[in-house]
Amino acid sequence: MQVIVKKNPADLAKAAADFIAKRIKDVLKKQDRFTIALSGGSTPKALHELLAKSPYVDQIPWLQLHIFWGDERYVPIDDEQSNAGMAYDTLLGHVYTPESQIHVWRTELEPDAAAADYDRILHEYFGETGPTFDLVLLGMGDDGHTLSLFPGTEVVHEQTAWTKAYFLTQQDMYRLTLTAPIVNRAACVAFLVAGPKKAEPLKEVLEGTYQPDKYPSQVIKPQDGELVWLVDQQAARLLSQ
Ligand SMILES: O=C1O[C@H](COP(=O)(O)O)[C@@H](O)[C@H](O)[C@H]1O
Repeated sequence: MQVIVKKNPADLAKAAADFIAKRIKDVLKKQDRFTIALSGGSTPKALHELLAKSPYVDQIPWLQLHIFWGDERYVPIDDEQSNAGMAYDTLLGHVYTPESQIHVWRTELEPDAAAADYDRILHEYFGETGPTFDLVLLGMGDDGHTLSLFPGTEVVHEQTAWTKAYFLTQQDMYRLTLTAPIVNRAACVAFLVAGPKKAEPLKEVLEGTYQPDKYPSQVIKPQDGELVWLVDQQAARLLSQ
């Protein structure tokens, strides 16, 4: 595992953009497509906006990208809470990845049907052995959640299903998510974490005892892939090194 600390959110977004651009370039030397799962929330917005601009917009071969989401809020895509909607506004609406290569969670379906639809998409795309994303981008909430794996929810421990829909009582909203075993098959998982509210959960996730019910981000442990934490100084301030 690697922890990369940057001075502020702007430097963090730049480091993440450089990391992603290099990763895409290196992987595309060996294969002709790059699969990436995006996250939602507020942290990736600055990263997306950078990727949509020079020099990244010209460096990245957008036609070879195949884009997925690790999780989604059960809202229409034009709702301000939609992870996919945010990605279209900040990135995908400004680059040239074909729509057929962008795989959104279909929140117009019933929650269980939307999860089943995403499971079907993953099976069709990756086959029966399961997804092996080239890169999964994740965030971590102030409460230690990642994806839509929230503290105290059963889905944190899901080992069989690839996707899940469930009602998140504390947000009065359905959530749609990939499960940990699927994300842990990725070649690389990169967390992007910024801000003072993340300091305590980050310390616990990285240096505390294993308590996944309290800090679900702890269940992300790629089997054979790389795990990288890109964090800003405010989030890193309680880390011992
Ligand atoms: O609800 C969500 O939150 C997490 C963390 O978001 P952040 O704004 O605190 O960075 C995000 O990773 C996830 O995709 C999203 O659905």
